[in-house]
Amino acid sequence: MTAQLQDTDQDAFEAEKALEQEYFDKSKQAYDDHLNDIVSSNVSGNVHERSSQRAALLDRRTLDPSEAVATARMDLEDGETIYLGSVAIRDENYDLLVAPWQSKIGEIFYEATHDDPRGLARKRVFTTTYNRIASFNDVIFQELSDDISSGTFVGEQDPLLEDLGRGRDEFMRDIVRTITAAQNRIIRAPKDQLLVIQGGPGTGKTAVALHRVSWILYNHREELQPKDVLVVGPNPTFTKYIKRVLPTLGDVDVIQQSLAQLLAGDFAPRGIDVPDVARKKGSAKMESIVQSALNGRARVPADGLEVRRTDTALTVSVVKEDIERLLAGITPGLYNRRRAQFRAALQTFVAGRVDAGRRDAVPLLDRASLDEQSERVYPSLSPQQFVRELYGSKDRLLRAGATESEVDLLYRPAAAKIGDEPWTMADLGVIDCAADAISGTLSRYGHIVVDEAQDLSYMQLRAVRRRSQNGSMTVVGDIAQATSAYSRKDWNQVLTTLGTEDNFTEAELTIGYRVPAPVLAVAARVLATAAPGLTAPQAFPRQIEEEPRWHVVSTDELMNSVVSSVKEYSSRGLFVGVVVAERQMISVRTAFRAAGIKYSESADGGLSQGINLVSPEESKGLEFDAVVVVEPASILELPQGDKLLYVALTRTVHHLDVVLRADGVPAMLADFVAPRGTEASDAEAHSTGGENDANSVEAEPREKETHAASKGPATSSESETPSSDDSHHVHEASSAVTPSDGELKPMLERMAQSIAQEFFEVLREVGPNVQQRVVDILWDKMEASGSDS
Ligand SMILES: Nc1ncnc2c1ncn2[C@@H]1O[C@H](COP(=O)(O)OP(=O)(O)OP(=O)(O)O)[C@@H](O)[C@H]1O
Repeated sequence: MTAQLQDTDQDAFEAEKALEQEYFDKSKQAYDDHLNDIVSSNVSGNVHERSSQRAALLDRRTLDPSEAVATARMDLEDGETIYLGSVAIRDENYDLLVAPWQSKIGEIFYEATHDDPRGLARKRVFTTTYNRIASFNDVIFQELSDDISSGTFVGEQDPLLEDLGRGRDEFMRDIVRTITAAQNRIIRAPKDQLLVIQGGPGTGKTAVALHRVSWILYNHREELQPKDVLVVGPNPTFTKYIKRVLPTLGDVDVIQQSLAQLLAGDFAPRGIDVPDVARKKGSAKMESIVQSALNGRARVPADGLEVRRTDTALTVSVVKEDIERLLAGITPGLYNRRRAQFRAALQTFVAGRVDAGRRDAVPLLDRASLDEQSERVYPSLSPQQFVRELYGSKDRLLRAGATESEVDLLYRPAAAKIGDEPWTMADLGVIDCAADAISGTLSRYGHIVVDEAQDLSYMQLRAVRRRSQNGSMTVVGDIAQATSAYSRKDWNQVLTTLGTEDNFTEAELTIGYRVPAPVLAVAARVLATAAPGLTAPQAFPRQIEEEPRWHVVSTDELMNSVVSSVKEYSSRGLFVGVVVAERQMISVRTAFRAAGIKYSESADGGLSQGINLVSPEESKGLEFDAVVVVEPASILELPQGDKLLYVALTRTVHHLDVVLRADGVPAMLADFVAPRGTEASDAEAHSTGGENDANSVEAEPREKETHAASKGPATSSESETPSSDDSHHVHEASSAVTPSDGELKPMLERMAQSIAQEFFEVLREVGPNVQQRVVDILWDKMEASGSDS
């Protein structure tokens, strides 16, 4: 293309962009006017309260202040143009300016393909900052079809590639612009069923489940409030990681909790069960033990009861046989209801024994005494108290149907105070079962999403099911990542525990969007050992695929090597995850402190934008720009260690470093560590502290051009990754790493991004109008100074 033609194209693009911006501004104005009309006088409270009040008034959907009015546009063959966003926007004549992507019409956008454009001539996807259009990308179906027939097709997924190339941070993002057709069908599956989404790491299960919530809330808004929907994740870090997706889709107030928060509320489980105990506590047998212990909880005092009277010093005696007769009359049901029935029956019985002439005898009975005597038979119980007593008595366990060997597993002497009980995650399922059988009072939800469901026990699944109004649930997970004590080979138990026999669907996602192909190849090898027969996802092809880097070092140099990798990635402004087995956490912490590295720990309940220390178990569901896996051999030693290694290796979006001890290279990784054709002589002996160390060998990293179909430019982080061999060397010395020129630009861009992020955080605190004004001023300034970023 000549320079002149390029200029003409650029001018036409700018002119088109300006027209689009006008439309965005007009739509934003219409939205703000509508918002102001509704809420001008009667909204009060803090930022969050105001935001949810506005959402309620706006059909419960609210445009997140940091989002643009539209993410996409579609041009129909008949010339009509439809803009799609998270929230419906109408002008003063009630004409639709922006249709919600969740609507029926929005579906066409995601389903249209070159061989079935579904009446579309063009799809346009916008890249925006607040309500400002930075650029847009078109798919023109006729051109696409012609290119494909003539063999000149170079790709139709540019926005998706662009999104995959972008840096990550501590919050998951929405994928509205680039939902694939397969994902779209799952998002829009009918609400009233049990939908199980199986998929390997990075196939978009969590993203799909969250967009499905948004779709359900929009399409069932008459029936469901956001607070009627519950999203349950495996731990608080994961919940924090995903919590921004729904608000950016326009859905505030959905309840998002970790399983422990949901079941335990205000007390945190501190104890850990060995797998056999966890399995027993999580089993269906445990449910029957709890039920039967509660059914048999009433006690018949051998000396009977004595109820005091108010009119005399005499008492009314109730002998053992009478108590047994009264108990026999109690109808089965909730413990608290049975308890109330017994209290009433006791009162009637005792009143019948008082000679009160024609008067009512009940006032002659001392109420406190009645309560106290009734309590001796049917004590008031909190679920925790009950479980504590149950575990603390071999006799109770046996009477409830536990076998001798089950008693050995379950018996645990009660702590001095109930607050000191070392409750475990498995106990939460037991306590919840007891709570349900004691009082039955639980909040119920119209739709429930359960993420990482492959790790839940029967008892935990039952706890989730109890909170469902009608079984409408989306259950998300990956059998290959099942690493808890309840690891399962298929979804059958989940289906039977959560669902009804015929009202479920199993859907599968098979394309991996997170993990680069060369990394997935390594993970697939681990999976072949961890779960023979299961397959890793197929990697979505990218323009440049980062090869993993292997650092084989002596034991003494292990931590230096970790520090060095972390420093390198962090100095490039990347979001870094260091996955390390508990056993080595202390060494890593110590090494980081000695090297002056600031880091966060997921165990503290959240991630930070910089460097994060995560255990293999807690890394599940998370992702990072760069992941450093510390000593695979120590991860393999853990229960389900091979699957945990599979999880650890699949957390990266771009870069993976694996640091191994030379004498601890697991057989399943040996081929990669010393790639075929790379003999010790051509692998690089690498200095670890200034001196040569024969044990420190770095397998040559490579960047591979794939034949990814794309006509779009490579993203900055990919296209500018240095290509000189030197740039791949790992600096084992713990001194700061100087980035090469090629790395500097993406690094500065990342820094700018993170400053912008902070800035947006501050902006969130002010009203949307001020926000928009600030963005407008900045934008004008940038345009005036000719900046193209
Ligand atoms: N259609 C899409 N467009 C853009 N990005 C996508 C798309 N689908 C998935 N992704 C990205 O892929 C990454 C992985 O998604 P997600 O976390 O939902 O996968 P997952 O299947 O839940 O993974 P895991 O099993 O590891 O929990 C995310 O960064 C997500 O944004």
